[in-house]
Amino acid sequence: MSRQGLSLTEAQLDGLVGYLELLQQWQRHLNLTGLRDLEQLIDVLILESLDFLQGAFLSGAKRVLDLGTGAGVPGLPLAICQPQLEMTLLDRSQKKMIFVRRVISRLQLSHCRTEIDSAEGLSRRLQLAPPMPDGRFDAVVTRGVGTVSHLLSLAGPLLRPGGVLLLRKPRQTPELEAAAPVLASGGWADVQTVCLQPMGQSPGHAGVSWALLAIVKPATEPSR
Ligand SMILES: C[S@@+](CC[C@H](N)C(=O)[O-])C[C@H]1O[C@@H](n2cnc3c(N)ncnc32)[C@H](O)[C@@H]1O
Repeated sequence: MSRQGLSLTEAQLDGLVGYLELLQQWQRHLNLTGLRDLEQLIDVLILESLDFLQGAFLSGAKRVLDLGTGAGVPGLPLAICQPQLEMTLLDRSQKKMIFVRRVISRLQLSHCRTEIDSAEGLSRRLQLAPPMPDGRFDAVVTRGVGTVSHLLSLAGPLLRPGGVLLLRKPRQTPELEAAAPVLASGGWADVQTVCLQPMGQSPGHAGVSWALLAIVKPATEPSR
């Protein structure tokens, strides 16, 4: 774990190992990931998830949403290593969420909850029957789900004012330029970029430099 400068407790390391073991067991029944090699599983599912801690954007966050979590990435490794976070794992795939629920139950991650729904569906539910207090999130983390523009439109209604959207993207992604009109019209703050250490193991990603993008939602918004 020296790559991220993180120091993890034995219990947290056990949790990460337990997650990978469950993933390998369930992989036989559900096609959860295309990755087979243990080294790749560690690099892509664990270390790339922990990249979301770079820049300390989550340090002030409590309620975090993993949008399109799939097999639990990045939300489960983050929740295992940062148990102070209240992590909600969202995916519209029931099959994947059955696995995520099993991990939560087996690893006793009582600070995690799940939503089998689309991001759009969860937004609608929060708007129609807003819980008291505000049920929106301090941070949305997401990986492998869509373009920056698309993610701004999905995450915007789910974030509280001043909340942050965190994305892991190639450093020179053209998606940022394409998202400029959405960023400007939504009054989003400038994109902060943290360059990530090269991984070298991700299949198809050789030679690509990656960055964590942090985009803060405006602190004020039109009345809902
Ligand atoms: C390529 S997978 C990535 C999964 C995981 N985040 C990862 O990095 O391995 C994309 C996932 O996002 C989910 N997804 C895509 N659009 C979504 C939406 N609008 N609402 C909820 N889930 C969505 C899909 O069901 C799928 O499981």
